[in-house]
Amino acid sequence: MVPKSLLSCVSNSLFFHNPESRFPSSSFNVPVFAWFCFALFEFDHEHANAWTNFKSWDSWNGNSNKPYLSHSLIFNSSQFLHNLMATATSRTLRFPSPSLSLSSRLPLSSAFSVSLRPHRGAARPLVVLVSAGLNAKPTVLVAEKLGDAGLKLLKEFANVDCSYNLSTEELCTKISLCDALIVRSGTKVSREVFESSGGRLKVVGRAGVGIDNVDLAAATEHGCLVVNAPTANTVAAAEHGIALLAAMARNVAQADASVKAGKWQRNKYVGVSLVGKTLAVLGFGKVGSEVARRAKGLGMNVIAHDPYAPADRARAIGVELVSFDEAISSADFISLHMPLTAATSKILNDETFAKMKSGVRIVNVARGGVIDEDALVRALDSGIVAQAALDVFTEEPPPKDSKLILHELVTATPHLGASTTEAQEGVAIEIAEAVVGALRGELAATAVNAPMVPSEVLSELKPFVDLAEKLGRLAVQLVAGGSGVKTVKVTYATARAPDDLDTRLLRAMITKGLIEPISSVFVNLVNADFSAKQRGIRITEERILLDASPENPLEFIQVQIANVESRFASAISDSGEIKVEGRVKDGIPHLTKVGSFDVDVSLEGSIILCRQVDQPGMIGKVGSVLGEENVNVSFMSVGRIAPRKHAVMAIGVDEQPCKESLKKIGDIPAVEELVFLKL
Ligand SMILES: NC(=O)c1ccc[n+]([C@@H]2O[C@H](COP(=O)([O-])OP(=O)(O)OC[C@H]3O[C@@H](n4cnc5c(N)ncnc54)[C@H](O)[C@@H]3O)[C@@H](O)[C@H]2O)c1
Ligand SMILES: O=C(O)[C@H](O)COP(=O)(O)O
Repeated sequence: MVPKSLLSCVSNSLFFHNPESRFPSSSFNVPVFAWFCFALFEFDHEHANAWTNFKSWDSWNGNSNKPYLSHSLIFNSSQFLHNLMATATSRTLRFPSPSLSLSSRLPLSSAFSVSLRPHRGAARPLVVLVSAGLNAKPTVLVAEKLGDAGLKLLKEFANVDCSYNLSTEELCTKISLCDALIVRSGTKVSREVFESSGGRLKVVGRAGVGIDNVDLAAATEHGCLVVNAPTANTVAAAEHGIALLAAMARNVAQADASVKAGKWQRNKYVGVSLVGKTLAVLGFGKVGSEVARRAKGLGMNVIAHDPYAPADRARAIGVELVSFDEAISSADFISLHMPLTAATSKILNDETFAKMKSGVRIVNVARGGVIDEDALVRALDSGIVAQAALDVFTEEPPPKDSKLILHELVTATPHLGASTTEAQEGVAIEIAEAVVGALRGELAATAVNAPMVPSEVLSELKPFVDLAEKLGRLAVQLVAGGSGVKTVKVTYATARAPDDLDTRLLRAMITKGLIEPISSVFVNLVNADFSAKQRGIRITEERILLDASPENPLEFIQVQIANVESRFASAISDSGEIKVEGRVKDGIPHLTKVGSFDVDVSLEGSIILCRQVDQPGMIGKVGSVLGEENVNVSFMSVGRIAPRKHAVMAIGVDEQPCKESLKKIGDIPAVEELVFLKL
């Protein structure tokens, strides 16, 4: 560990964590910074997966008009620091002689982050932030107010930074230091946020239902899991819907304002009754069905439209599911409860208002964007819509001069649907548990952009998940040059029926194994399919149905890569593909086939595969070369076609042999080819 005193001394002297700080350029102490970089470099030089973005450095030229630089860099390797020093040097920053070193190592589990913040018009950065995580705790940024119970849960597991009302720029700067972000509906989690995170952001928690403020495609592309809290605010939203319905029908808000203004207008505020009226619920999900249940209790006739809702659920509470046109044309009241999607955007518009009964009343506690707000103003003015009660708006907060908000027939609340004490505590707990679980690597039940795999399925598949990733890793390392992988076939041999074996997780792990050794991309369940597609890798899956006991989920997994050359010709099967096959034995993944050769080695450590002419003494010869170099052999297995013919020897090694040792093995006369594979 780098002594904390060193870090604090360095940070006290030149690293500032306050984004509001502005320092004269002379306070940027280059030699000390360089020394610190070098010290980090010394400790981290084994780690090669640098994430760099040198575009950011160009901002040093002072072209940015922004008060702070928009970019943060996150890295976890010396390569970055090396580049950083090289770049800085090339930009005439002088570094002292790199003679200083420290005798301990930085904790590599944590990331380092460098943010450059040039002053408006400055020629070079005034403040450089370097923060080194000295403990393994993840950092969670809570960007909107969250209930105390949720914060308490988060704080038991993570460093929690509650920073509200951040500008996009501030969020983008902060995010590179965070492993998780929690928001409500008021924060736009845009592509820029994911890009600025530099890969550190692992989970976005939406403390509520609607995820229309999170760029899901960008999250997925960046391998960032998005989880929400879908249940805890349902009742609150439904109650608010009913509150708005009743308040609108009886002019409560307008009458209240009038009384407070000293007036007594009993004739002006005559309302309409709810009993016996038809309410059309659009979107019969959690909130919609709770609204329907309550409206039935008020004596209303409730119909609903939802293309995906099961009719029996509606029937169970006495609601008839009807078409969209029937719903809107027969309703006295319409209550909106669908998500904002491309299909629902402006679903109420001039055309659909024209189909409604004259004098219809509309409640919206879903999302402002499902109504064309200009069309609603027109419909209110023309009398098609008698009144509207709105909790949500296209733009929040809406412009002060919004015709809709100021309309006397509109009752408005500032997105209060989920805002009850009870709902906020519930949502906070729900999201904190989901985020902590996700940071622990558990599959979240409320994941929005990843397949949900129940925990019992996960624990059953665990050894096969390891096997899948390792087979992917082995297969891609067998490809000559490692690249050019386009066609991959995965075969699962199983006695389970297709609907009893979820292979999405296995496919994702094979993809991870295939991609990670040949790129700097981090692949997980979230971005596996995207990453494969982006690289033009087509993965097809096939099942061999075995007549065996279905107790064991899988007998073996086979990975084949077609249309490539191999670094190890023996890995090519009779049908011309690179082929590796593995099984789980006693809970441990084993490699059981390479090309057409049967082998049997546990997939731990690394492997040397070597093809030889089968003859006595080979194991001893290879073993002694490795022994000379003090490389520990964990196992050996020989698979041969026939005695004294070709054989493939698989040797498991705990350490990586040096090139010379591998060459010595290759020079043994009977050895025809060999390859070293890292797991
Ligand atoms: N105002 C608030 O504070 C507040 C609080 C909670 C929820 N919400 C919003 O309310 C909405 C519903 O939340 P929920 O928890 O009930 O979600 P949900 O997913 O349980 O229900 C949404 C329903 O809409 C249906 N749907 C989808 N497309 C549709 C379409 N084209 N036409 C009709 N129905 C369609 C779905 O099938 C689903 O049944 C969301 O937009 C959510 O963001 C707002
Ligand atoms: O989608 C939701 O859960 C609601 O709109 C609540 O949003 P909020 O968390 O911003 O109150």
